[in-house]
Amino acid sequence: MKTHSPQVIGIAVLESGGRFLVGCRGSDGPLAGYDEFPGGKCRADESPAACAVRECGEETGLAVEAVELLLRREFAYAHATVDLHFWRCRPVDTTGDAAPENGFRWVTADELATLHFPEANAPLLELLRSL
Ligand SMILES: Nc1nc2c([nH]c(=O)n2[C@H]2C[C@H](O)[C@@H](COP(=O)(O)OP(=O)(O)OP(=O)(O)O)O2)c(=O)[nH]1
Repeated sequence: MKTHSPQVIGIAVLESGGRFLVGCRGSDGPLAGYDEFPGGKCRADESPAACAVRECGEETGLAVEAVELLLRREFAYAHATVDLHFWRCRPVDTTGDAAPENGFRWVTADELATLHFPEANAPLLELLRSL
């Protein structure tokens, strides 16, 4: 039987002034309509931290730097098995002037708990609640 390696995913958990950057997945593709942190598939020879930084820039227009790995989790969805690397990131621009693009928005920790994230995010959300 042919086995597939999990897709390695870099995700940016961007916190600034007690708020987190969140978007909504498009209406086509896997997990359509779910809330999400910016992120995506790692390119060949790209570290998950570098991927999180790149995807955040591409998706939201915000330049960030990776600070620490909050959580790594492998999870089997129907569409793919993913090896998720959730990286805590911070904005490079600390003036707070940069506005996110593509529908990404800043939400409070309380609002975060009410959103509809992919199932694999549950332990990450638990962790963020305890910080
Ligand atoms: N971006 C993101 N993806 C997540 C989160 N939680 C979670 O399980 N995922 C999963 C959904 C997908 O299976 C995978 C991300 O892959 P993707 O297909 O969105 O990545 P991509 O942007 O590189 O995709 P594409 O260019 O090929 O469309 O990780 C999350 O909080 N943010």
